[in-house]
Amino acid sequence: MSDTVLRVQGVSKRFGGLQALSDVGITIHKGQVYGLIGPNGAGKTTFFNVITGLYTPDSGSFELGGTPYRPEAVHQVAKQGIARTFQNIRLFAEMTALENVMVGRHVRTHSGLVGAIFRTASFKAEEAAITQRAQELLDYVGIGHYAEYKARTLSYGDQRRLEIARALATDPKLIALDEPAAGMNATEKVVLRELIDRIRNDGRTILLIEHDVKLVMGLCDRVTVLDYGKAIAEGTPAEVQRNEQVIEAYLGAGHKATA
Ligand SMILES: Nc1ncnc2c1ncn2[C@@H]1O[C@H](COP(=O)(O)OP(=O)(O)OP(=O)(O)O)[C@@H](O)[C@H]1O
Repeated sequence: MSDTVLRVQGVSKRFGGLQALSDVGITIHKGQVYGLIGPNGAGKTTFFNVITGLYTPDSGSFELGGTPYRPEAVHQVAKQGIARTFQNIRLFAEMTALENVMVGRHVRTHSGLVGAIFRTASFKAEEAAITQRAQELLDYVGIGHYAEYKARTLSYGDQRRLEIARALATDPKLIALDEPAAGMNATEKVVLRELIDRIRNDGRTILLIEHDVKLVMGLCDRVTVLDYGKAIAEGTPAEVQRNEQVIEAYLGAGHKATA
């Protein structure tokens, strides 16, 4: 059986006169941390938005866990198995950390609206299980002691970890992290790196957009480099770091001197 989690081919997306993505494809295998890097405006977020159903692509074919999928609506994509976090954190600010994770878990529940209204026995049992699982996930990302705090009162780093817990709550085949280290200090980045490593070691598959080159190169199994909407390189971190076009477009001459 193939261990391909995500196979995306030929994705193009135009905004008016701007070709934001031209024929971009990636293949991610189970257990990989896959990095998507490139300069500002290269198309990374657009690519994320396409595969998670936020933007409709002009072309492209999509396969998740060996099954074709159409990334037409965010909730459908979540149900099919891709969970994501956002560059600009999107939590329910007035809800507690625990409730935020419970919302993620509801993607996988069955009792539905009727059960919720009549508070059936199966609904109550499901709610108890969801609460327990949400608490476990908060503990897992290291913020279990903030379960009853409102999301908006958590530090930036903890809010990002909460977003990851919420994404994990959907039991995703693939977890897509959009600049998880943005705005983090050096200590928070170390903790984040350990967390992403742990998530991978627990058998999950991760797609990562990240500007912090050290983090990307230290964590990722493979990397695709985008520039002006095109994939200019693909390979292991060591391979792309040596690629002349990547050095020119993204890493810079300083990098070349020290690499
Ligand atoms: N909704 C939109 N409407 C019009 N243009 C857009 C839209 N979203 C993105 N773009 C444009 O598409 C190009 C790619 O943007 P995108 O945000 O995907 O880049 P990025 O690689 O994620 O950049 P950054 O690292 O700054 O987040 C940019 O020129 C951007 O202005």
